Amino acid sequence: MSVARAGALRGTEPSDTDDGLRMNAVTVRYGSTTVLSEVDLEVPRGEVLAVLGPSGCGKSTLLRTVAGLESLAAGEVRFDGRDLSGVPVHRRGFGMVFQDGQLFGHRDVAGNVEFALRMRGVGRKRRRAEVDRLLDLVGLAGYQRRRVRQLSGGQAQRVALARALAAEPRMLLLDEPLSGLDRALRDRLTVDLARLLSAEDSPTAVMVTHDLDEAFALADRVAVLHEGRVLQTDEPRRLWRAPRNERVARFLGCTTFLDAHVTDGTASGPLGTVPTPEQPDGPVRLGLRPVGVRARTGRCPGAAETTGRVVERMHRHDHVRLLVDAGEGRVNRVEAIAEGAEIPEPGEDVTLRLDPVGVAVLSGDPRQRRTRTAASPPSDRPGTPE
Ligand SMILES: Nc1ncnc2c1ncn2[C@@H]1O[C@H](COP(=O)(O)OP(=O)(O)OP(=O)(O)O)[C@@H](O)[C@H]1O
Repeated sequence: MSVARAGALRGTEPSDTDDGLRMNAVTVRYGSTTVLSEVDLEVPRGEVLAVLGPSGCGKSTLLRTVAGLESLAAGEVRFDGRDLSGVPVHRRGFGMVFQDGQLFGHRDVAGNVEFALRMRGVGRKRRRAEVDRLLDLVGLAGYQRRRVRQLSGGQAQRVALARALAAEPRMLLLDEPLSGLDRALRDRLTVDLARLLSAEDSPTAVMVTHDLDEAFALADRVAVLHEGRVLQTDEPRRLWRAPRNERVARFLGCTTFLDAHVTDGTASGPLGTVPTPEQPDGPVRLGLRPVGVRARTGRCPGAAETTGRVVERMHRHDHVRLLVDAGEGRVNRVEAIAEGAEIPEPGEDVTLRLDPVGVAVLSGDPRQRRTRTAASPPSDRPGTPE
């Protein structure tokens, strides 16, 4: 769903200028609890950074810290080279869109957007034209006189966005701007928002979300946050294909991990081979998403493929997910997607093949690629499919 960005490719690498946002070793505590720990982030001007992480990892705190709503225990937040400590929220020039939109209930749609224009001292005539332009931009042309209580969740989010843009912010801070909306509406708004954020003159933006689709569709770069620490910041495609370690990979959907060996751009392991053209020869650790393992009914006589036996089967809306016992000494149980006309039953034999589309190559320091935690199932032994 990703929308191609206008103009030059923005932000595959952080810039070395002082333009935009920089967080240097930012630590934030609530009482004795450290919620953000030495966070380093850089968002060059015009770039969209998505901060992705599970519930409670500190995403909203990070955004509130940039906004000036939390105080720092250590570190610094800078914008365009200026240290923001001591700069109050309303003087930072940042626009915020939070989960519930926070519109003024007593004003109509135009009144909500106009408020920000009035704060900027925009004259009456121009205000009206600006309201029309902004509502058009967020797909709400003609909604000027609608009471905000009569809006759907998605419409209210759009008004909140139009109001934030009306302030001509130096930076947009978006906290799960599309959460609480149903999937179809969310998908539509994601596309709209991606267009808006990728426009030539769009503001620098930081968006926090726990939704992979949202992050990957909207962001130039994605930072993965875990327990208040940034585990990896990368351009979406690279993050997807080369997560630094198992923890990042798990968050990005990998459920099985295995060792393989690369020779001439092909990794060979216990579940077969997969092309890894960018990988030098040598040992490698692979992370497999269910979509990276395809299972077909029956054993192919004479074929050199891997076989296994279906343990569990689960119908999802657009595919059938299997838990397959690939045999002792290989990877034990692996999550796979059924392919072919026949859907294998539990107890049936299947042939497995790796699909590069769902295979990640762990890219970090080899000693740190394995990151077992008490909460995560041990490597090579995925849990039951969700
Ligand atoms: N005002 C507060 N006082 C004490 N602890 C807080 C406060 N606000 C948040 N926390 C705690 O800080 C941690 C991070 O919270 P935060 O809201 O930043 O997480 P999050 O990643 O945005 O979560 P979610 O995705 O569920 O919104 C959580 O453990 C939370 O309970």
